[in-house]
Amino acid sequence: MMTIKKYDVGIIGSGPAGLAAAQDLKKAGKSVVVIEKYLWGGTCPNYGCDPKKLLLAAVEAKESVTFLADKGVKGHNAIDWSALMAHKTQFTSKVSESTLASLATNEIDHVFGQAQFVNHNTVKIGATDTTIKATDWVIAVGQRPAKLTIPGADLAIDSEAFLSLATMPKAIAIIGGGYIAFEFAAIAAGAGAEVHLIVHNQRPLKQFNEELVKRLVNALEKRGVIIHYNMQVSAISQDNHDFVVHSNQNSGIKVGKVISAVGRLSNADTLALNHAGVMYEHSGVRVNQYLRTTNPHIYAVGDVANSGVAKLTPVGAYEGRYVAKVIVNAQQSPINYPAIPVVVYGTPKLAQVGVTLEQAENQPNLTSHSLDMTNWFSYYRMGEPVVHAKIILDDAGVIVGATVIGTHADELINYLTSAINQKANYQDVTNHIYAYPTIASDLPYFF
Ligand SMILES: Cc1cc2nc3c(=O)[nH]c(=O)nc-3n(C[C@H](O)[C@H](O)[C@H](O)COP(=O)(O)OP(=O)(O)OC[C@H]3O[C@@H](n4cnc5c(N)ncnc54)[C@H](O)[C@@H]3O)c2cc1C
Ligand SMILES: NC(=O)c1ccc[n+]([C@@H]2O[C@H](COP(=O)([O-])OP(=O)(O)OC[C@H]3O[C@@H](n4cnc5c(N)ncnc54)[C@H](O)[C@@H]3O)[C@@H](O)[C@H]2O)c1
Repeated sequence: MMTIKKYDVGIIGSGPAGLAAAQDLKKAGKSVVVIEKYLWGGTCPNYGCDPKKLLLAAVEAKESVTFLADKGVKGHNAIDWSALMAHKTQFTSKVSESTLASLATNEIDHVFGQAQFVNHNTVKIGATDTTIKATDWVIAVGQRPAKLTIPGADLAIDSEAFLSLATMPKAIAIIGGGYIAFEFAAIAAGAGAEVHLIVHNQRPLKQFNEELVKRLVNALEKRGVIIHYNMQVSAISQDNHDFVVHSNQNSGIKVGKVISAVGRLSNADTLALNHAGVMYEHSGVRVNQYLRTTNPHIYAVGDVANSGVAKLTPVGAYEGRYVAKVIVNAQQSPINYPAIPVVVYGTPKLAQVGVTLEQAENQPNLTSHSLDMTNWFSYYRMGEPVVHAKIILDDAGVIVGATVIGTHADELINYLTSAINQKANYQDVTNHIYAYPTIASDLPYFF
């Protein structure tokens, strides 16, 4: 028998973007249903940001001991990968359950299964007879890993599988030169693997400042990561329990695992959007400045939306909250994004916000200065070998952009992001009392 349910708003996808919209729409008095086909909570807490940073914690703990090895800390330290993985799984295994509990507490309905549009306001759930009608829909279905199109591509594992590896092989190859490739290289090298990072051009992390990327590359090379530039992978083959990466450069790299980290693809093509009059392209669902799709009652948020900004958890949540306001008519202005900080969680971390150095070069009212902070007290005391910042100021002394490398670059970039959003200059920053000595109490020295 066919079940038809009706709601004010239906949300497809239970990641950070969909959940943020759901919570705010419910608070505004709407009846809401969230549909999820896989793990409740989406990519970030189950097989993205959170497990990745959890694994990194052990690598960083090991590193900080190494930094102080001849400065008062004695003893051997090593990573027990299976214990670390158990710690990770203990966290991730509870995410779906706690997400569902939070939906129940907030009286938001949920339906498990793959959603597909059957017409402009109706969605069918997988192979079931459940059909959901809603006045408005929010598409928040995210992205999936892109696949290589070479012979043996299926022998490579994706980011989700890497984050659940039962054992860390002696040697691994990571194909890609972006966020995931660098972050996983740091984790695997820290856990003791010989890492081959295979970059198909000569400019990895191309959205980041080239000089600071070189410092990150040098730091990884010092930890034993082997970076192969301009290497075009032509095939992957299996050799007993090992895999061989074939390319234009050598007779093959033999490793225990090959990880593909060559970008992510929009899930827009999985929703039968043609039945609902919603257009999409390769980079996601087409949206206007209100995140409305080509169907005025259907919105798209988060990674799946072709909104032209970085595809990150806090950006998706921001878009989800914005769309909730648009749907309840509490927002009449186009979406306006604050400064968006981006971080590569490597060893060290590389972070960037606001105007880039490359953009500043063509603007005569902007100046930049470069600060080697290795000997600043905050970092000297921890023995950190690579800490550097580049700060961009306008002619009124207001900070407009920053790039930072260091173990605490992720925290520091948030302070600098606040300064940018507040249009703060030297006086504004020195007018605060910061606990000393801390990363924040260094801020006045950035001007
Ligand atoms: C390895 C990795 C590390 C990352 N690290 C960071 C980081 O450190 N910081 C950061 O900000 N971002 C990071 N990201 C990106 C971040 O995870 C995403 O930007 C974020 O999860 C996007 O949220 P979303 O809600 O748009 O999509 P998602 O979190 O991907 O959620 C979409 C949900 O929709 C579901 N779905 C898809 N199709 C359907 C359907 N037809 N019916 C029902 N449900 C469906 C999916 O199963 C999924 O649960 C990382 C990503 C990866 C892969
Ligand atoms: N710290 C973070 O915030 C974080 C971490 C991980 C992922 N993410 C999100 O997930 C997205 C995906 O991450 P990603 O690292 O997979 O993508 P990415 O877009 O950052 O990098 C993909 C890399 O793969 C390379 N590449 C593309 N095709 C290739 C091919 N055929 N052979 C070899 N190399 C190829 C590209 O040149 C690029 O260097 C990011 O863009 C970001 O939105 C964010």
